[in-house]
Amino acid sequence: MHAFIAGLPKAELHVHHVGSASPRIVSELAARHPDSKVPTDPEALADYFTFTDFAHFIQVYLSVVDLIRTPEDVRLLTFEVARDLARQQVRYAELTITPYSSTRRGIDERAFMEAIEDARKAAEAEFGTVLRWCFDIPGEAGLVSAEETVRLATDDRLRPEGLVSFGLGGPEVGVPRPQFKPYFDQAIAAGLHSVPHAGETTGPETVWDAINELRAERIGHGTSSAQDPKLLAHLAEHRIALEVCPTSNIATRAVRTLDEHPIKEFVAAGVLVTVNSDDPPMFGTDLNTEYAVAARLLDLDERGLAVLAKNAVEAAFLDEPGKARLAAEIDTYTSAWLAP
Ligand SMILES: Nc1ncnc2c1ncn2[C@@H]1O[C@H](CCC(=O)c2cccc(C(=O)O)c2)[C@@H](O)[C@H]1O
Ligand SMILES: [Zn+2]
Repeated sequence: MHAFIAGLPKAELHVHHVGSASPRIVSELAARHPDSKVPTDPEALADYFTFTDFAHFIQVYLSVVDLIRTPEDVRLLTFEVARDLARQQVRYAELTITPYSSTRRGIDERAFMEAIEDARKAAEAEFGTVLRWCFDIPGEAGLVSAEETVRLATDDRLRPEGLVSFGLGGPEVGVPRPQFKPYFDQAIAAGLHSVPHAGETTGPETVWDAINELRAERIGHGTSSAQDPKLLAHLAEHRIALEVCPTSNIATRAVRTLDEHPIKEFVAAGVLVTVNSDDPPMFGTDLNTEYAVAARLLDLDERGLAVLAKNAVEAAFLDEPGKARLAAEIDTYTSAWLAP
């Protein structure tokens, strides 16, 4: 099963840019900036990436954000993340980037956009992995961060070619979703898809707010939707996909144990479920491991895993020919694997 997953062509829809910095990438960045408090030795780093709760996770996350200080750091991070994705046979990935966190730390906004775009093109040429961007608001940083993020996402002189969607991340407690409606309206008017985090650390009402106020087309996590049968029915009926990240939910203590994860309830309710890795090195995982976890929790065989991979293709913000090609690649791979 592990070998099948490792070779399965996949799409990753929920993975954070900075949250994808592997020990290898962290070491390279820390060597450039030796004053950082982020440890570089992999064992100490694993310890550093053990979280007591969601707030602690965000605090550690921001210390890794502090390692990215120049456009060259941004380019290195982006290109090396693509390398790690390509190694897992990820053909298409939507990377969640928080440009505000970098621009407010002094990286020039134009140079930031050039760095990610340069890395995207180089990665596609070298690894064949197609990258697209989701720019997210770090909600806890306030409305100024929303204002800045939507400006960076919609100003024609800045907006990168690879940008497809607009998001909202960070803690949910004390950060009500409806206040971000004007910014989502503006992003949607500019042609971006709406994909906020919701229901990761608060209840189903946050997911309703994401749908009704922010016009979410997919939901980041949506874990607490399981508590509301009407919400599950709504998600299923409107094909609003959930970006499920099982190991992340345990690592941040959003869910107590994997066996209590509501992914089974989502599937049983007919919701379009996609499996993703969120901040893989920080949570000691990768996309292949998340597929293995999902296979166990949902009792999937190879065909079931191929369906899961195709769910991500369906939910991707990729054009129809691109979706058809990737879905066909998944089918061809699966048939060849199962052939006698
Ligand atoms: N599982 C997750 N669930 C939610 N979000 C996640 C998850 N993983 C990663 N993130 C990322 O964490 C960022 C949070 C950044 C943040 O809160 C903050 C607050 C105040 C100031 C600043 C700053 O930069 O100055 C930043 C989000 O934007 C999001 O992209
Ligand atoms: Zn996330």
